[in-house]
Amino acid sequence: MMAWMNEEAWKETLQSGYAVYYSRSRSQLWRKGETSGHRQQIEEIRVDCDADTILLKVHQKGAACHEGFESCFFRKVNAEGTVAIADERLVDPAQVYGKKSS
Ligand SMILES: N=c1c2ncn([C@@H]3O[C@H](COP(=O)(O)OP(=O)(O)OP(=O)(O)O)[C@@H](O)[C@H]3O)c2ncn1[C@@H]1O[C@H](COP(=O)(O)O)[C@@H](O)[C@H]1O
Repeated sequence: MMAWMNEEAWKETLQSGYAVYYSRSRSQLWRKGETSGHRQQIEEIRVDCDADTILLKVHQKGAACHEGFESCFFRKVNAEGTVAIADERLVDPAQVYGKKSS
């Protein structure tokens, strides 16, 4: 998945050992898994060459994606440019999030 952090999210991630993001659409700190239970325990943190992108390697409980897939990158683009689902859905989002799945 790809998500944003602000300074508060970054500090809490380091302090807690679990992934914490900042949701721009919800304008609030986002402790991943707070609703779903699908928390992300940090295993390793890397930063890119110009230190503006962070890669979290995590132990993922359940599914990272709120659509029920292990990863948010569950669609594949083929050579013709069409898009198809390439992975299996692990969980039913309605069961995990109720009506609030987006
Ligand atoms: N759980 C997710 C979730 N998991 C992965 N993602 C991906 O993370 C991206 C960023 O999420 P947001 O929309 O909150 O973040 P944003 O800062 O507004 O960024 P953009 O939407 O502009 O990308 C989304 O585009 C999704 O691809 C999720 N986006 C939203 N949720 C919602 O987050 C809530 C809490 O979920 P849990 O943390 O799993 O309990 C629930 O209401 C979920 O529906």
